[in-house]
Order: sequence, then structure tokens, then C-alpha cells
Amino acid sequence: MEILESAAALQTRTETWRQQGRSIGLVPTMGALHEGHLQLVRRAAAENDVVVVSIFVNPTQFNNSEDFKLYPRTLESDAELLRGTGATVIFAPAVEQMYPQPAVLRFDFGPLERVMEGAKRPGHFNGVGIVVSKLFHMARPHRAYFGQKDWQQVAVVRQLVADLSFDLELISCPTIREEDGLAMSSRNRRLSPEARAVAPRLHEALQLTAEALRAGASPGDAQQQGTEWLRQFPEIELEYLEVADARTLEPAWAGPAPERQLVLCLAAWLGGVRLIDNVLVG
Ligand SMILES: Nc1ncnc2c1ncn2[C@@H]1O[C@H](COP(=O)(O)OP(=O)(O)OP(=O)(O)O)[C@@H](O)[C@H]1O
Ligand SMILES: CC(C)(CO)[C@@H](O)C(=O)[O-]
Ligand code: BAL
Repeated sequence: MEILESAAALQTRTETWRQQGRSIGLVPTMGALHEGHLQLVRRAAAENDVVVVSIFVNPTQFNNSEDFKLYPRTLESDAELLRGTGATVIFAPAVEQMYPQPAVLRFDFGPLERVMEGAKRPGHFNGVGIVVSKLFHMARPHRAYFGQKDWQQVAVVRQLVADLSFDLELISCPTIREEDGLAMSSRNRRLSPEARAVAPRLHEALQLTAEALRAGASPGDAQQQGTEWLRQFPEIELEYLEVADARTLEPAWAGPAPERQLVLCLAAWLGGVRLIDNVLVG
């Protein structure tokens, strides 16, 4: 396993692999790796000849400078964790490698980014679109792997791939959870013991909302039940809990159509740390 810091070096590797007819899997990450990331890497290794894992805390997708500053950066232990997973190259560029000049291009993902993360983190998906496009050009993957924990991100990247005709397969992988149900996330390591103790209630709230829907409640009622239930935990400051169409992300207010898959998404603050999670219904 090799660690590359230069975009030119990565491009030279990918050019050679392409010439040799080897398939390339890309796993984009921001580091502080955990089992959620490692499953993406293992799957990429099982399905491709070579695997590039990018580790880059992308400044253009942070709408909150404190969040950017405090984002965990743990390259050495990340490299240790990646040993034995089948990663061929870790691409860990400095900001100047990815942005030799500030990007002026602006992406607008339309209705997909008017809701939830797009609405609450203005500019976030523009930054994701820019950095993911750059990574696709540099790594030239046949397959790119993303986690369903960031459901809306998967929808946005699907749109990006379609609109810009990226010749690759987008593969979304299930959310990996701690034993108590908390979705694994790099930001979990910033939780205080008190916040960590209450954090599994987020997934519980989503499950409760899903159960209400399955029992026949309308999306609006189910959403309200989940939201009300969370109110008993003063440590949790809910930003949103939405019931949406799983593909379009449009809020689902009318009675559930049986053929429609729904996604229940939430974002919440716990002692200064913002977490997101989602579950699928149908
Ligand atoms: N628990 C998880 N299960 C499955 N995929 C995950 C999980 N956590 C992260 N991923 C995926 O790993 C990729 C890189 O994510 P990222 O580096 O932002 O990690 P993260 O843990 O989601 O960090 P944070 O929650 O702090 O944003 C993304 O495609 C993301 O969806
Ligand atoms: C896809 C990504 C690596 C782009 O910076 C990031 O949004 C993430 O970690 O999910
Ligand atoms: N996992 C999404 C990256 C972010 O929170 O910016």
C-alpha cells in the first residue's frame, strides 16, 4: 500500500492501470476511518483490481469553519487501519493539490439540495460536487463507493454522474452501526461521554417513525411522533426529522403509496457535535 500526496502521481498510476486493463475502485473519504469506511474499501477490493482510498478533509464542503477546524485528522492510524483491507493507494493530498486555484464553478443540484443537508448546510453539496468531480478525474475509477449513511449525498452524486456523463458505476453500501444502533461516524469521536450515551436515541427515533409508517400512519403523523419522542432527551437538539421519497428526496406528506420507497432522515446536535442518520422504509 502506497501513500500518494500528489495529484500528478495519482494520475500517472491510474493511467498505467488503465493501460494495463486493470479495474479501479475509488473510495472517497475525509479520514478518521472506522468500520463504515473499511467495509467500503473491502467491497471495492473484492470488485476491482486496484483500490484508491482518498483521505481529504475538503474545505469547500464545510459551511461551518469550526466544524472544519475540529474535524479529526488521523492519517497515521488511518493508514494502519487500511493495511490488510485491500487498499492499493491512499491518496492524501494537501489543499493546494486539490485546489491549485480556488474553484469558481458552482453546482446546483436542484430540488435534491433544497432539502435537509442542502438546506441546512448552504454550499455543502457544491463543495461535494466539486471535490468528487476532481477525484473522479484524478482516479478515473470504474466503480466509486459511497455509504448510505449520507443518503442525500448518494442522490447528489448519482445526479452528478448522470449530468456529467462520468463513465463509472456508483455503488452505495449500507450503513454500519455500533452495537447500540448509533451510525458509525468520524464525528462520534468528538462526543462527550454524556452525549455518546444518548446518541443511540437518534436511530431509535427513526425506527419508531418507521414503525408508525408501517402501522399505517401518514408520513406527517409518523414524522411528528418521532419528533415528539425525541423531545424527552434535552441533550438532543433536533435540526430536522424528515420523511421523504427515497429517490427524489421530496418530502412525503400524503398517505404512503405502497410502491414508493421512503427514507427517514434526521440531523441533530449533541453537545456541539452534529450527527446525521437515516433508515429506509418500503
Ligand atoms: N457508518 C457508515 N456506514 C456506511 N458508510 C459510511 C458510514 N460512515 C461513513 N460512511 C461513508 O464513508 C464515506 C466517507 O465518509 P466520511 O469520511 O465523511 O465519514 P463519516 O464517518 O461519514 O464522517 P462524518 O459523519 O463525520 O461526516 C462516505 O461515503 C460515507 O457515506
Ligand atoms: C464524499 C466526500 C469524501 C467528499 O469530500 C465526503 O463528502 C464524505 O466523506 O462523505
Ligand atoms: N460525510 C459527509 C461529509 C460532511 O459531513 O461534510
